This record gives sequence, C-alpha cells and structure tokens, in this order.
Amino acid sequence: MNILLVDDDARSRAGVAKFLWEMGHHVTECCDGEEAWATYTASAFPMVLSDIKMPRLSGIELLSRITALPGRKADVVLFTGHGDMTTAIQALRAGAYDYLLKPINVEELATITDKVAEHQALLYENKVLTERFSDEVQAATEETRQELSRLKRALSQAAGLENIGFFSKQMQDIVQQAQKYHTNRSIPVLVEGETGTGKEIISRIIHYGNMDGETDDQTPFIDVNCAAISANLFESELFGYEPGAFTGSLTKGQKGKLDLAQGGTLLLDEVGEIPLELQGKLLRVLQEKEFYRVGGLKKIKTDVRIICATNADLEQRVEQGTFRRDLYFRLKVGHFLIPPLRQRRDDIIPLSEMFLRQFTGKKANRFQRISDSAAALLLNYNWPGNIRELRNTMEWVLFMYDDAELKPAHLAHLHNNPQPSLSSADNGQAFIPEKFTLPASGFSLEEYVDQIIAQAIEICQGNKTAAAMRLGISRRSLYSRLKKVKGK
Ligand SMILES: Nc1ncnc2c1ncn2[C@@H]1O[C@H](COP(=O)(O)OP(=O)(O)OP(=O)(O)O)[C@@H](O)[C@H]1O
Repeated sequence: MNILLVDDDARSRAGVAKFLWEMGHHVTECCDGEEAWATYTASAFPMVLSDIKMPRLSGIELLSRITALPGRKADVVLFTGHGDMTTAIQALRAGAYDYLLKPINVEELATITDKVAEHQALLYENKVLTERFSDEVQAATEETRQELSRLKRALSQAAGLENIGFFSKQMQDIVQQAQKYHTNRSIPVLVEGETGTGKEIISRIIHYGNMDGETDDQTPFIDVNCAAISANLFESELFGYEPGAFTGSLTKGQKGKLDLAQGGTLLLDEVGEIPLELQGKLLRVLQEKEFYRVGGLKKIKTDVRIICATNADLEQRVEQGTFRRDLYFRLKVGHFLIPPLRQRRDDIIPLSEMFLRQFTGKKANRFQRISDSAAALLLNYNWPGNIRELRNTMEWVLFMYDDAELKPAHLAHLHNNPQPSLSSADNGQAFIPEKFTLPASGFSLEEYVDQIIAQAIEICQGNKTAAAMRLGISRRSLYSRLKKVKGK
C-alpha cells in the first residue's frame, strides 16, 4: 500500500518509515503539513499517517483538507501525545480513521495499517461493484425501454393507430374532442365525412382514448361494415342467434357483434346501409341497452359504446324515409363531421412527408424532400379519396420512382381531376375564360390562384422561370407565392 508519512521529527519519522517498508508498504515521507498536502494532491495515497503538531499546517488541518476533497480518499491516522485525549477526540471528530499514541507502538501501527489496507480494499471493491451494478442497471433499463417501445408499436398496430398524424388545427380539435368521448361510454357517437377522411381512425381514438393505442383498456373494439352484410343476415350478425333459430344455423347458436363488443365499442361503419326494419331494433339497443338474439326469448343486457360512421348524407336519407329520424337523432348525440382533406390543407404536406418516410422504410435516402412545385401540386389537388388517396399516392410514387426529391413528374397522375385548367391556353393565346360565374359561396380566390400556379409549373415540367413567364408574373412573385403556399 502507498503510505504518506508526515512528521517534522526526522528521527521518529525514519523509524516509522523503516518499519512500514519492512511490512512491505511503499512510504513517501514529508516533513510538514503543506508539503504533505502538495504531495497528496499530486498522486493517490490510500493511507496518510501524520503527526498533529507541525509547523505551517497541522495534522488536523491536513485532515480537514483531505476529507473536503470529492471522491474516494485516504484513511488518515493521526499521532497524538500520551494523555492528550482532547486532541485524539478532535482528530476523530474531524474525520480521522484512527489515532496512534506517541511514541509509536509498532504492533499497534501494524494492526492499524492492516485495518486501513482492508478498509481501502473494501472501498475499492464497493466502487467496482457499484460501477458494474450501475452499468447493468443501465443496460437493463435500455432493454426494458426497447421492449416497451416494441410493445407500444405492436399495440398501436393491433389498434390500427400506427403511423397516423393530425397536423391541422381542425383535426387536432377533433382528436381532442374524441379523447373526451372516451371517458363517457354511454354517449352514442356519429362520425360523418367523405370516404377516406379517417372516420374509422377517429372511432378508434374514441375507443382507445389516445392516438397511439396505448391504453390500460383491454375491452374489445368490434368493427362492422354494414354495407358488406346482406339484409337477411344483418339481424343474426348484429344480435346473434339461438340454437336452431333458422335453417342452416349452427346447432350451438352464435354470438352477434353486440355480444362480442360487450364492455367495449361497436363501430357500425356505413350505418346508413342498415335495413329499415332493423333500425328500430338498433334504436331499442341504444335506448333500453338490451336486445334479443334471433330465435331467443331472453333479454340480454348490453354494455356497449356504439359509434356509427357514414359517408352518406343521413339527413337526406331521413328526408327520403330510408333512415329513421328518431334513430338518426339518437345516434347523433355525440357528433363529428370530419372535413375532407381539401378543406384542411395544413394536413397535406406533413401527411405526405409522413407517408413518404413510412413507405421509404429503411432506404432512408429516397424522397427526403418535397420540391416546392410538387408541394403546390399536392396542395391544389382536390383529393376526392382524401387521406386514403394521399397515402396510396405516396406508396405508388415510392414503388415507381427512386429519387431524393418528390417532383411534379412523380405526381403526373394527379392531374386528371376536374380542376380549372390552363390547357385552353396551350395555343399560346391569353387564357380568358369566356364567362365566369362566381358561386354563391365556397369560392376562395387564394385557392384558385394556387391551383393555376401548380398547373403552370406542371405544364412547364417544373421549370419555374417558364411557369412565371407563362403566367405573366415575375419569377420572384412566383417564388414568394410558392413559399406562402408551403408555409400554410
Ligand atoms: N390522420 C391520419 N393519419 C394517417 N393516416 C390516416 C389518417 N386518417 C386516415 N388515414 C388513413 O387513410 C385511410 C382511410 O382511413 P379510414 O378508414 O379511417 O377512413 P374512413 O373515413 O373510415 O373511410 P371509409 O368511409 O372509406 O371507410 C386508412 O388507410 C388510414 O390509415
């Protein structure tokens, strides 16, 4: 062990040093506290043996400095005079490991030195174990974190809530509202919107209560596409049937979707397609919270949240007499009208980027950017198939092309929707509509201008200078307009 020996009495110091060398230790000698402090801070000593009374810096002051140092430090043993118990107590209070009475008894010195060696070995072992333990804890924590995120991903996937994003204020408000409905299961909810707007996703958020499918709620989410069930099977599909209820039925009978959704959520997608004669039965379920199986006499109590989704105009169906008015109002207690994508343009670019990232997968170099002109095109297309169409478009682009940037050429197929066209100007003549009638409402000049710019860029195959010339505006005006569109 490396021992720092400090004593201003050279004879006594030499005697102690000789004994310690003989014990097999390595001794560094100092003749006062200041010299000892400089030596101690320059290299590591597990043990300091020091006299108390010394010029310049006393043993107690040296001890205080050593104990004030951060980290692992030496055990300090101080020499005190015979009968000087006050100093001995003072030394222990200041943090000394032990004290030795002068003149030094070599047996006591050997015992204390062995004790210090053992103590320092234990401290070292403890340090190593603590470091190893903290490494192991860190590794285990990392493993648990990875496992948790794997499970979260699996859960989101199972919940159908993987890779979704809501960027526009309109959709963020809807998601917030949907999360509120999660806590009140007794409110039926009607989700209306065009095809592909995300009605099913909003229904799942109502059920799971959050966007990533992470929930303690293990209750079922049962999805029924009412348009896909033939009218004669509808009742048994929804309510189930008792054994032998009809010819060809299973002998054990069968549970219906309402039974399967017990305690959870039943999503009736395309609810407008429910046959009129069954609408009364559905109303009864909503009002009385009970139903009969086909061929059954026993009332079955139900505890199911019912969400209905439709892209049909239910109000019109009510007027036409094909949908019950009382059911319509009952379903509509909680109501969402999901806007089409063209009315929430703030979603278009971030969703496109998200889908590109998603379909690019690990081939990270592909389609890292969307060019200004492609962005203008995406923003001005009217997306009749809404997010489903946008998603399919990005998947198709990634399948067809390999480029670092999404350009108008990759989106050529988006142009055949009925948008105002510049093609009539292809003969080089100025484009002057013969007659333009301003609609009573719903017209946005801004949108119109953006659409024209997108088409000009597309016609000029992405060449913005040519597009600006074509439109009779400066290149700078075109760029500032594009910047504005992208920033929207
Ligand atoms: N916010 C979103 N983020 C990512 N993908 C979305 C989002 N909304 C919808 N989608 C995707 O668009 C497609 C259509 O969504 P969804 O089935 O929820 O629409 P829908 O309105 O119920 O359509 P339909 O009326 O045709 O049944 C799905 O692939 C879905 O994953």
